[in-house]
Amino acid sequence: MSIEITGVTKSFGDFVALQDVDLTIPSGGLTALLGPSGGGKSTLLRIIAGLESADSGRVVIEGKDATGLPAQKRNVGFVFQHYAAFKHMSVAKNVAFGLEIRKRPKDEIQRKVIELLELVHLDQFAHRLPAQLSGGQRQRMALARALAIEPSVLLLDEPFGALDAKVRKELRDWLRRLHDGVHVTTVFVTHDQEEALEVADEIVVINQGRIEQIGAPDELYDAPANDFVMGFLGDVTRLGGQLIRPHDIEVHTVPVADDPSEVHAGEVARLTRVGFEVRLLVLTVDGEEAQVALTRADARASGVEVGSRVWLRPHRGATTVPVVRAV
Ligand SMILES: Nc1ncnc2c1ncn2[C@@H]1O[C@H](COP(=O)(O)OP(=O)(O)OP(=O)(O)O)[C@@H](O)[C@H]1O
Repeated sequence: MSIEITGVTKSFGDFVALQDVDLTIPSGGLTALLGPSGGGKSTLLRIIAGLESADSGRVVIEGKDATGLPAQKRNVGFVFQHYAAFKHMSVAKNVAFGLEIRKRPKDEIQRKVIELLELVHLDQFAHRLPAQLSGGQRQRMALARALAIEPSVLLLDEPFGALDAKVRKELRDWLRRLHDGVHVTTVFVTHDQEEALEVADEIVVINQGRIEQIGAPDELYDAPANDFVMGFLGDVTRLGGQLIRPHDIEVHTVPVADDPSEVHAGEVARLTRVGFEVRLLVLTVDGEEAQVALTRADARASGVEVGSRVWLRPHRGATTVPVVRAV
């Protein structure tokens, strides 16, 4: 096991940012710390890196107790959202920096830099200055620089957060492929559920300083531990006091003879077409506002329109979770 965190608590003044966190991050995986802003993700990552110290608890990296070690002795690579490159140094020099301060032999540094720039597809930009790169290229340079020291752990704090949606998506795919190639244990912070679902092997959902659930993307999506996790991963709506996903609701235009506790009568208050989807807002007789997502073909076949009487029922096998907290 690569990173073991036990009983980590951290407060800033009287604000508790992390509360008694236990977490084991497996070797060689790509793990996402996912959660809403202010939940404690960055604080946890910084404690793993040694950039912040916990008030109590332990951090073990690759079997070695790192709790009291300074950042530079932990053998971790770190990339932030806004990467501070050395502006006056070429891309190659920036990547070489960590090796030069470690006084590695010149020929080894040169070989390593070429290898890394090839890995991040920046080999033709070796002699440019950071300012002459795009935002996405600069983050790739940051990754090459972090990987140069052969860290046992790579820590990324919203590495693509400042980039536009298209570049973000490209870099996400690219990070996944890079990781499949080098297999360095990687932990990355994101508040973007789609990013976590798409890239990570394992997701740790963090909220208000506590871990809500740990699992593979499919596990979290199909079997959320509670209403918070369900509400954070994908669209949800309420039906019969349960959280359910809008595409997991059946719409009938005649009453369905079924367990009455499962069927909710209502009226279509709004109908919106969004791309291939038709979204309905249904006001139920129980006073709920249920969002339903249908394919365009299903909506057409059912003949629903604004004002239609409808009967809603969860699809067989739909994931539902009781609403405990307001989501
Ligand atoms: N140095 C600090 N001093 C005081 N409060 C801090 C400090 N660092 C973090 N906090 C507080 O601790 C809480 C957790 O912050 P953290 O950055 O870990 O959250 P996060 O989940 O990473 O959120 P975001 O996605 O917004 O960065 C926040 O309420 C933040 O204001």
